[in-house]
Amino acid sequence: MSARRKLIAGNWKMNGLKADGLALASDLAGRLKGAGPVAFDMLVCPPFPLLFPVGEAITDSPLALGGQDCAPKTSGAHTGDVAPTMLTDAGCRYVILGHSERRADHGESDAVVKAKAAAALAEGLVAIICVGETEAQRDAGQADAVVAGQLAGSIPEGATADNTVIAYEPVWAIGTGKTATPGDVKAMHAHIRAELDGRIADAAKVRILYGGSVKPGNAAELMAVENVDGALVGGASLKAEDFWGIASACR
Ligand SMILES: O=C[C@H](O)COP(=O)(O)O
Repeated sequence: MSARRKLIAGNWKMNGLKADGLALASDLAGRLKGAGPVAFDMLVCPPFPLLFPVGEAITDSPLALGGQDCAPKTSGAHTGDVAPTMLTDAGCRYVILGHSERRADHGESDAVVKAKAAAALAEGLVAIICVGETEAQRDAGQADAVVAGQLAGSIPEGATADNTVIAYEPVWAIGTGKTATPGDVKAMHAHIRAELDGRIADAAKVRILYGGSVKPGNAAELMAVENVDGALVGGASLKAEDFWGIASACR
């Protein structure tokens, strides 16, 4: 049994309006309250405009709140950006950084992700730093090197097991219904754990999440894999029943 408590994180991406978000978060908070002691931490990461209402709705719940990105600055003339301080003001404890959709859609480099993570840690947020290879990179046998490079370039100084979580998300498995095999996940998570050694304090205690088409039907198998310390869930986090089903697979 791992000493690392599992984290089940829902990335709502650009989905849902206020009423949807409130209903989903309230449903999950109610389930958590009714379940008593559970074997996982649960997190929801709504779009920015929903952070304040959702945060207020779950104030008295163990359900945690996170942002999907943050700026590497604390304030100023940065139109469209959201500062880490604004996330904590809304009640966030976590922030997802370097998601492959941010890297692809907004050209975020490892250096940008590192700067954002440094700003997040300075604000007391837990940074969930995402890494993962494309299908072409995997087919070319480059997956391990790509992920090692992303880790080396994206983790800021001062990262510890308490303030940093790594999410391994093979790009080809995101929203596609394709999932990495348990064997592939085991190998990559072991590789990530080894790469963290010397790069982050208490590397053995860092939580490494798997993401990519996680569903209630495959969660138990994936969550049982060595060095898999939870899941970063996209599509299946938008339905309380499915997200709860994934979390319930944690032992
Ligand atoms: O952040 C979540 C991941 O991109 C996974 O998304 P997905 O569960 O829809 O495949």
